[in-house]
Amino acid sequence: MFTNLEHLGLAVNDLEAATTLYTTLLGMEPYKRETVESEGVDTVFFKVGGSKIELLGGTTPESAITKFVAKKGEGIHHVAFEVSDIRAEMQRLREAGFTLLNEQPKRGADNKLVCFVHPKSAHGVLVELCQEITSSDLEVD
Ligand SMILES: CC[C@@H](C(=O)O)C(=O)SCCNC(=O)CCNC(=O)[C@H](O)C(C)(C)COP(=O)(O)OP(=O)(O)OC[C@H]1O[C@@H](n2cnc3c(N)ncnc32)[C@H](O)[C@@H]1OP(=O)(O)O
Ligand SMILES: [Co+2]
Repeated sequence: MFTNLEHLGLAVNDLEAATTLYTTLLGMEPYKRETVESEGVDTVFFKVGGSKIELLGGTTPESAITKFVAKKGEGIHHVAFEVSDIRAEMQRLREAGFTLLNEQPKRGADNKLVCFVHPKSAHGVLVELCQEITSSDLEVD
């Protein structure tokens, strides 16, 4: 089940400048910064009500964020939903014909397992599914 709009991922060119600006815009400090090497990103998180803003800066030329900013410019990169059972939702979406970008859930930022749905199968929007990591997920890559 989809339970919440977990975060909006914003791709930015200069993460420090964007963090300063969003701190002013939202009137709050970020609650977390995290590097996710497997995705080639640095992240900065703000909590807004029951949801979050995830600022993303690319750290490698191969990073999805580096490529996105070079091709499309800065802006909304993905929409992330909290789900109660990520494996069940991945199976449901596969059966419904969506193209998933990972076969198994993988580790994202902020203690989540994540999976991405290709923007070509979601009307041009990159969709991320997120589920909180629990002790039973510790063996996941
Ligand atoms: C921090 C961890 C995690 C979290 O916990 O929250 C994250 O959020 S990590 C975020 C970064 N990681 C990812 O985005 C992983 C999933 N993305 C991908 O696998 C790729 O980016 C992609 C979506 C498969 C695209 O890669 P690729 O095919 O190599 O790039 P192209 O530039 O050739 O794009 C092909 C096609 O798709 C369009 N596109 C690309 N990105 C997006 C996007 N974010 N939203 C909408 N459309 C997108 C791109 O414009 C191309 O379209 P055409 O030109 O029409 O072919
Ligand atoms: Co994200």
